[in-house]
Amino acid sequence: MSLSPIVIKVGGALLEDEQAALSLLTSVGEVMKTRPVIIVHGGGPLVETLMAALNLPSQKIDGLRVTPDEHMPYICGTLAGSANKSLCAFAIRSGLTPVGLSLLDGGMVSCEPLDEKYGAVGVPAANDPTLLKSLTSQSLLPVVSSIGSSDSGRLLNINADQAATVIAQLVDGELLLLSNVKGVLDGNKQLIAELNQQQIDSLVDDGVITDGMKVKTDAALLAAASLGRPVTIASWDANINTILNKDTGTRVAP
Ligand SMILES: Nc1ncnc2c1ncn2[C@@H]1O[C@H](COP(=O)(O)OP(=O)(O)O)[C@@H](O)[C@H]1O
Ligand SMILES: CC(=O)N[C@@H](CCC(=O)OP(=O)(O)O)C(=O)O
Repeated sequence: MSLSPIVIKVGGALLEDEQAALSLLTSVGEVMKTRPVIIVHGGGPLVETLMAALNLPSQKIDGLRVTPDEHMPYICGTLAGSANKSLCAFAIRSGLTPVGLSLLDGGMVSCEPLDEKYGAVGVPAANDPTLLKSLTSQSLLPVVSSIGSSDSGRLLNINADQAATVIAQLVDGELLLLSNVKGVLDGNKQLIAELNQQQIDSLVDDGVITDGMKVKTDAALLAAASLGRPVTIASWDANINTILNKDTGTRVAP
């Protein structure tokens, strides 16, 4: 396999849509016949559900979850535990052989705290691709959650779009950020096929790109610049080959 790997980020809401998850993983299996694939996943909605059940208030600032260290056992249990294993189980049902991992495994990504106002939220940086390359060379499917660690061993919660960006940097991969929307929508809710930094800035200024999509377009711009190739924001309902053929989704230019 000489083509560059595809890094597919899926938002946590996918885990609540069995048909969409199985159909996406079936199309991942097709792509894996010719190119390595690495999945990075979120789990925001699962975290919300657990925190509400535990009566622990959880708030986001600029799309990032404020995470006191004492919340980390729940966040870690949800993202690296139930979300990761549910996605691996969907992959097994789809005939694939997943290996569930977190950012901190095999020294692949190093993380540092962002700012104490966010608590245990980290900024990830690409470190060592050896483990991922070894897995993909054996036709295994790495499924990576966005839990990281600082060098001093503090567990950190990383936004999954940022996690996927560093994994794409690590393996020089093509990045697809898949979510529950067709891509970036304009003020009239129409799909925008291509965007550059200037256009994104003006959509943010106009209040058209907000919340989680702002985090996503920031991650896409950073990734596109560092990879030197466009990053795609699209729906997980679309076939991967349709997305790779640029027939749907939004391409964010470097
Ligand atoms: N301009 C926009 N186009 C599309 N979605 C947008 C836009 N602005 C804000 N959003 C919101 O961003 C959401 C996607 O971000 P997020 O919920 O964080 O996704 P994920 O959990 O898959 O990473 C959409 O469901 C939508 O509610
Ligand atoms: C720091 C931070 O915001 N972490 C995210 C990690 C999960 C995530 O990003 O999940 P989605 O992709 O489903 O939104 C969180 O706690 O929700």
